[in-house]
Amino acid sequence: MKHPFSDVAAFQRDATSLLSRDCRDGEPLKRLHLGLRPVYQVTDPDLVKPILKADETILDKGRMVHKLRSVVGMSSLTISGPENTRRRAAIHEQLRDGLAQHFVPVVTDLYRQVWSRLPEEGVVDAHSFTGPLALRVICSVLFGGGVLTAGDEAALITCVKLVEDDLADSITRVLPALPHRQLAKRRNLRFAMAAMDLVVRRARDNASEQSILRGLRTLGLSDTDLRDEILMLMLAGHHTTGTAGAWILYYLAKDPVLANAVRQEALQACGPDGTLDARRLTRCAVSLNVVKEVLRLYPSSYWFARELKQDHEIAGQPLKRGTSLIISPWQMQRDARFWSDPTEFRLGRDYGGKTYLPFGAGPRACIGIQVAMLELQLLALEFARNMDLEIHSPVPAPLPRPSLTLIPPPILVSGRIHHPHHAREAA
Ligand code: HEM
Repeated sequence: MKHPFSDVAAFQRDATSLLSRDCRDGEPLKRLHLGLRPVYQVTDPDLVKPILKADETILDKGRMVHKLRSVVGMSSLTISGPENTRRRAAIHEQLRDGLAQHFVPVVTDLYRQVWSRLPEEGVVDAHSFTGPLALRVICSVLFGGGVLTAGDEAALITCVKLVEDDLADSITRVLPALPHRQLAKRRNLRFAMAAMDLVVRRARDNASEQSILRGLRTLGLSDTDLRDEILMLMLAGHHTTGTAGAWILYYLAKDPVLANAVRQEALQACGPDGTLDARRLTRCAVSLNVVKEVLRLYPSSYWFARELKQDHEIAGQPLKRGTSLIISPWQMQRDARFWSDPTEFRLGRDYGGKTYLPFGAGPRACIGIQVAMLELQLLALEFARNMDLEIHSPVPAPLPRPSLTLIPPPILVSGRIHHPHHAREAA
């Protein structure tokens, strides 16, 4: 009989190892000892979609997500039922038409500002610029390009940084934090919320036609709910893409043949003015597969959970109300039972199976999937087209460090402008 907390230390130290350990055929649910209430990891892919698509009166987001309410309040990540459906619909409606046409010029412009400075900066850690870049991208998706001033953007970046360390701490915390830690947390939160309030109030009336904020405004939310929704979208939508972006640059830097294939594709996708044409992106299969393979090997949301809202039987096992079920894309997408050479980066895999779920599935799947895929594909295309990247850190790179998302190891790269024409443009 194991101690009910016996896996807590291993989970906090290295959750990916714990989640990958002892997943066997014939054992669809693996018991984890993470507290007084039962926790199981779902290791049978046939159970995943039924669990994620189950009625929310049976299975819903649970305690682990409710911990986030102290930071992101009652936003679409932390609420269920009709209000979640209503908010998701408003965001989807806003993203449905013309996302690519509208955001390709805005996002590629942001990327250009970064890659054109890379040669001067020498050797840099890829994540040190893909992280802030992803925040700027999510800001323009939320508010529309050119709505935030540089000061607004800096304030938002500061508040996101302030809250995310606390978030990482609270999601894995089993025992309450020490009083001085709680005090610091409350102080950071108060400051972050005040700064957010200020920016959101200023930006809400200027939000451009194609921004998520326009969609949210139709919902008639209170100022606080609107602020929480925006903070949540910024949190959900930047670390995830920022960390994946660093891995994309790693593969482009370490493999010139791959970089050249993506470059050729980018050149084919350019319009007469030499910039990427949104309508041609669907033909860019290589860059799309680079993104999919990076998200297989490094799924930013490497685990998520559901909780039983009533006693229920799963895989013939009776489970009590309050039981948590953890699903780990990290484990499923690297499991040798389902993938050949699972740790190899290889294009041309089949991503249609039950074990590929970087964005989750069902009614609570990621809202930002189109934004994320577009943003990451554009990163691959823009950097491959314009830069010759070189890697200066160990290859193969060490494994990422599991925290709120998967933090990449230092990926040191340098870059030279690829084409003389572009060198003139950047100068
Ligand atoms: C590579 C990038 C991303 C990955 C891997 C990712 C992954 C995920 C996953 C796995 C979930 C489902 C969690 C669950 O079922 O409990 C999720 C939910 C969510 N994601 Fe993402 N995400 C990414 C980018 C984004 C972006 C860019 C946005 C915002 C535009 C976003 C907003 C959200 C929101 C709001 C939810 C909660 C949806 C709900 O509970 O109804 N994500 N994401």
